[in-house]
Amino acid sequence: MDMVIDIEGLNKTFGKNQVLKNINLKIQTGEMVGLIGASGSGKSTLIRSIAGLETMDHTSKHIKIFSEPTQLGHRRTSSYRSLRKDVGIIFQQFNLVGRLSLLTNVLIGRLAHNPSWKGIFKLFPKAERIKALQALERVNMVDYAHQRSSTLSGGQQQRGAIARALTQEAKLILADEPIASLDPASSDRVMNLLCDINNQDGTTVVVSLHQFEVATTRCDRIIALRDGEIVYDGKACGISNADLIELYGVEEGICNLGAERPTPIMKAG
Ligand SMILES: Nc1ncnc2c1ncn2[C@@H]1O[C@H](COP(=O)(O)OP(=O)(O)OP(=O)(O)O)[C@@H](O)[C@H]1O
Repeated sequence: MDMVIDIEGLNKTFGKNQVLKNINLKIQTGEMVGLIGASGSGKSTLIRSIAGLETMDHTSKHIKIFSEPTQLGHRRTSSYRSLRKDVGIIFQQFNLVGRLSLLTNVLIGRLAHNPSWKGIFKLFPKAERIKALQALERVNMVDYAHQRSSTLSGGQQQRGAIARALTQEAKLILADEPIASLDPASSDRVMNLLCDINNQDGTTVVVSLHQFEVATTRCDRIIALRDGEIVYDGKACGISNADLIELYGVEEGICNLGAERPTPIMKAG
C-alpha cells in the first residue's frame, strides 16, 4: 500500500496557544478516515496543515503527501505546488465563486492542470468541459450546470464542490466539516458521494465531522483529537461510549453505541 499522508512531529501554535501537539500520522491509499473531536480540538488546523494552508511550527519534522515532503519544519517545500493538483479540498462553506456558473466553478478544478490564463478567459478544452459535465452528472447536478452558484442551496453547492474535486481528478480529498451547514437529507447525499468516491475510485478521503455517529458509521478508521493530541486512532467499531464521553467531555447527546464496544482509548504513537 502506498502512503498518501505521512506526518511526523507536527506542532502548530497560534500566538501562545499550541493547537496541535506532536501529531504523528500515516494514512494509506484508499483509506476513508474520519477526524473527530470536540470544538477547538484542532481538526480544521490539522486538515489545513495537510493541505498546506497552515505552516507548521519550526519544531515540527515533516508532512509528506504521496511520499513527497510538502513541509519540512516551518517551510513549505518546492514539491508543494505540484502536489496540490492531486489534493481536492472541500470546506464547510462550499467555496464556490457565487457569481460564476456551477459549470465554471467545477472547471476551476482543472486549473491546476492548465495554464492559468486559459482559466481566466474560461477557455477550457472540450474534453475538460465534458469531464466537468460528467462529474456534475455523477453528483446529480447536471441540470444546474449553467445556474449561478450563489442561487444554489447549500447541499447543491456542496455537491458542486465535490464535482470540482472529481474534475480535478484529486487522489486525496480533504473535507473539513463538509456537512456542518446541511440538513440531514443533504448531509446524507454528501456523505454517500464521499463514500462512493472512496469505494468506487479508490480515492483516499479524510473528513472531519462534528457528528461522531456519522463518522463511526461512514468511516473505517477514526482519528480522535483532544486538545490538539491524537487520543484514538483505530477502527470505528473500536470506539466505546466511555471513549466518546471522555472525548467530548459530556454525556449529553452521545448515542448508545452498545456495550459490546469496550475498547479503551488507545494512545496513538
Ligand atoms: N488562524 C488562527 N489564529 C488563531 N487561532 C486559531 C486560528 N485557527 C484556529 N485557531 C485556534 O485553534 C484552535 C483549534 O481550532 P480548529 O478550528 O482547528 O478546531 P476544530 O476542532 O476544527 O474546531 P471546530 O470543530 O469548532 O471547527 C482553536 O482554539 C482556535 O481558536
